[in-house]
Amino acid sequence: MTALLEASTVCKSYGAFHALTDISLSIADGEFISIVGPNGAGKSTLVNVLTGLLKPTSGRVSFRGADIGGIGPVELARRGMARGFQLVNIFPELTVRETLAVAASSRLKRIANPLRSLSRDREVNEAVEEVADIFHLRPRLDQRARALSQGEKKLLDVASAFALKPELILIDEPTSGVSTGDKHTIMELLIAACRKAGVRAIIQVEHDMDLVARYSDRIVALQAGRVLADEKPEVFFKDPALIAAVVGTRPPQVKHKTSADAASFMPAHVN
Ligand SMILES: Nc1ncnc2c1ncn2[C@@H]1O[C@H](COP(=O)(O)OP(=O)(O)OP(=O)(O)O)[C@@H](O)[C@H]1O
Repeated sequence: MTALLEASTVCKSYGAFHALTDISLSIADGEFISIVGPNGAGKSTLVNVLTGLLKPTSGRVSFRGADIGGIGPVELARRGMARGFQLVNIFPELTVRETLAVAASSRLKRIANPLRSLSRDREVNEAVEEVADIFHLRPRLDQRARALSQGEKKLLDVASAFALKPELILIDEPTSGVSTGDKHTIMELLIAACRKAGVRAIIQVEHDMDLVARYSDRIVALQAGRVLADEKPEVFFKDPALIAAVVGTRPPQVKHKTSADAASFMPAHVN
């Protein structure tokens, strides 16, 4: 499989503190990867390095073969990688339409004053409605972000990253704050939306082992800034010591995705 995103012997230090040491990993076309690890393991730092927000102290991060170390979110989006914007939290008074329009406008290079002539901007409106349809948010287009349910806020956050038309998307705890009953609905909608929108690979940072098990093709576990394991779910969830290192002492009972499920990022069938 072709590598979309690759980290080669990446190290990141904050002063004398080594937050990441010799991280090498590769994300291929069609994969759903989960990054897991206990608090302070280096997940956020790794994600910031993988998305060009932080420059590695040494080593290389490449997207489709080109070095993206420290390039920043705007250039990253131009090259086809996006990350949840958290716009919903930043601008709760914007409507769903305005939130999506900010993202679509930035892709369509209307960054200078993205809200000025949105109602007249056919291209932006079409992009907004296309993304709203994919995420089942059309009935909410004229509601303020703050009025949405927690699940809808999560969808809107990811939808705003979609408005950038990425090939690879990075999502941070996509269902945090969502009820247990709704989390799989949100995940399955999100994955279906990814497929529909042409996203080639998904990386999620996730603490919830049920979600990690159910949707991942591969799990990258970090511990103290190093890769502790990079395994398929069927291997990862058979290793109680590994699970304990990631989540604590009692391995959870979870149903995991297997190689017999879809070849690409598809939810495992739940019986
Ligand atoms: N800007 C910074 N300056 C100094 N140390 C930092 C900085 N950012 C993170 N660290 C340290 O680097 C280590 C890894 O932090 P990071 O936030 O990447 O871990 P994490 O796995 O995402 O943790 P959590 O699950 O709690 O969010 C921690 O020890 C943290 O204190």
